[in-house]
Amino acid sequence: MTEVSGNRQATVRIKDLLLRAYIGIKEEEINNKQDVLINIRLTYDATAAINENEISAALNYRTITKQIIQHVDGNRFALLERLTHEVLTIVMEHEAVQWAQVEIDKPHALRFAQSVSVCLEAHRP
Ligand SMILES: Nc1nc2c(c(=O)[nH]1)N=C([C@H](O)[C@H](O)COP(=O)(O)OP(=O)(O)OP(=O)(O)O)CN2
Repeated sequence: MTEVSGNRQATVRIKDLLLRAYIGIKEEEINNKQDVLINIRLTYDATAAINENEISAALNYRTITKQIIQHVDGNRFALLERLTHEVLTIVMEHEAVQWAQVEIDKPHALRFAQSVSVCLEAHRP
């Protein structure tokens, strides 16, 4: 196969991860879980993953997803900003991640809107 030169920085996207969370400041939200929709974009150097074609050489997006599911499931959040920050922190704790963006939607949280979301991003210095 012909070797293609160029950037080996991979963008990984975890799309529409739908979880149930205690999130919000209203009594109804404190007492009941509701849907949150999580979208993540991250970049990492995928040179080793491409060359070795082995999961041990890759940033395992399954691992990240499981950590997020466990964290959201086991905690309570007042503000969407705080939940978004904590999910972003979990992603950035993986040293290989160079840049990440997390957007979390609360569908139907606002009476007259389809959804509301908060988006945060971080990058390595
Ligand atoms: N910056 C933020 N603002 C608000 C957050 C938040 O997380 N960050 N959260 C809420 C509430 O938890 C909820 O999402 C919205 O509730 P509410 O303001 O009551 O929205 P409604 O449209 O249902 O309001 P009504 O007055 O009942 O129409 C609020 N703000």
